[in-house]
Amino acid sequence: MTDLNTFGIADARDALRKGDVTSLELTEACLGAIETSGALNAFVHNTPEIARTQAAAADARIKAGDAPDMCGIPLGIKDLFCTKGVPGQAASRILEGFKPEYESTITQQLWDAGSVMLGKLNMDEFAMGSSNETSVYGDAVNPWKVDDRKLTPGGSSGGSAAAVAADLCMAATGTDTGGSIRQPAAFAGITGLKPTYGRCSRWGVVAFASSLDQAGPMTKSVRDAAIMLGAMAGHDAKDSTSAELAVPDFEAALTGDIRGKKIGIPKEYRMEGMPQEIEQLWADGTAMLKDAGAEIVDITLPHTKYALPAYYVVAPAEASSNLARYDGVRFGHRAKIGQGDGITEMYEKTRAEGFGPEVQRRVMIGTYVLSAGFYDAYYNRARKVRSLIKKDFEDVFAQGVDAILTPATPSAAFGLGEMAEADPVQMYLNDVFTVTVNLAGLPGIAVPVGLDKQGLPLGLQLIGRPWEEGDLLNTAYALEQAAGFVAKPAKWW
Ligand SMILES: NC(=O)C[C@H](N)C(=O)O
Repeated sequence: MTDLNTFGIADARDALRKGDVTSLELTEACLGAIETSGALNAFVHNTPEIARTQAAAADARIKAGDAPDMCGIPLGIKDLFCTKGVPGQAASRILEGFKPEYESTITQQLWDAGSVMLGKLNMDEFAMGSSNETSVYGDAVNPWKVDDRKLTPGGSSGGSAAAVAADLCMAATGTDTGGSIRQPAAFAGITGLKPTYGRCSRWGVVAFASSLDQAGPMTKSVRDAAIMLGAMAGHDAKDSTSAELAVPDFEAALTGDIRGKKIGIPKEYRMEGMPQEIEQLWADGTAMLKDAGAEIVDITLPHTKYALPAYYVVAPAEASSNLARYDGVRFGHRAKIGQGDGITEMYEKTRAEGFGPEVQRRVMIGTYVLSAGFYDAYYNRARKVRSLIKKDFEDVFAQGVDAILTPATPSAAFGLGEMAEADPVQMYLNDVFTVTVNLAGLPGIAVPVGLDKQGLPLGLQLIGRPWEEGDLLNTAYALEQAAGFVAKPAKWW
């Protein structure tokens, strides 16, 4: 029998229902895999007792014939989600020792559906980064490797991507503010879906940039993403931006039939200096969708080139406001203060010690662009650009385009340490294909489509109409079927 931890959600669900396996067996297989995965530094806090208790309860539910799709499925949870009584620190020193007193709506929904929590997953500090190198826990490592070069699993949901790709869990939660689900998914050869803004509740998910943050599933297949989104989505009165919409059966949308669908190829995403293999992958993906019966159309999204600068104004602005709450008074780290120090010194020292350099950079940028003298020049301008980017997409969808195909990342996974030391803008360039989706609030999915010359996974991104994740997932499913990506990293850890 195959190792049980290699199962995805759909396989596990079907096997559980048939009585071929128990949730306890699946859970033990994952816990065993996690135990020997230290070199990946993906799980940063394990919860085996909770997992076993939840698995036993799931088995009883399955036996009783009352099992939702996600029942008995062992999951990893990004450290950004509050999980009651279980340490969570958004990979930041400033939240050292923090044990949330409440559960995020999304994780609560997953537990209500019978899923099993294996533990918390590594990430960039406060989700700021594209390589998982800003984490207080240290780098997460990509299970894919070339020679002895250790690679980043991407970020900020780097631990989630590494854990799913290495079969430490059946799926994981991620969050995506500017690409944090899709970029690591592409780097690790898995599927990552950022839903429409408002599809999933943000309540209990540590806030980075509230108008952009959206949680989503990171899975081993498109079908798994459809199933897991069904359990994560839904209206929540505790999040005023969550949409009052019914949650459709996303899995039922996976017919694989995309005949007559219009797929847009935006010319502005053909960036200067784009590596030949990314260009080739994009062309291959286009051909696959065409062969499956879709109509390919050239489109223009004229404001694309302003997206990255607009994102790196809006996101830090919101972050500087959200992170003001970490002041050493209510929770987490508090610096030791000297004689004669007052409350201001306590704040200053706490924040200087508690936040890493990237978070400090964002707080400073955010404070600057919101300051009285610069607000119009930067923040207001970025907001206007954001509206234009949204309108670009609206125009294209109004012309009948159903989905847009682009590369997910400008390169394959890069080496740990290779980019972190460079100019931070180099790191920000990783988000060039993904931030537009967040600025426009649209759903986007990364699907593994091929390998580069070195044998590393490469992904493509599909962008859909708002609230039409089912349709988007179906197009992604057709692409997945055509690409037939089955490669797995060789186990070295
Ligand atoms: N949070 C994200 O979506 C990642 C993005 N690279 C950022 O650093 O803002």
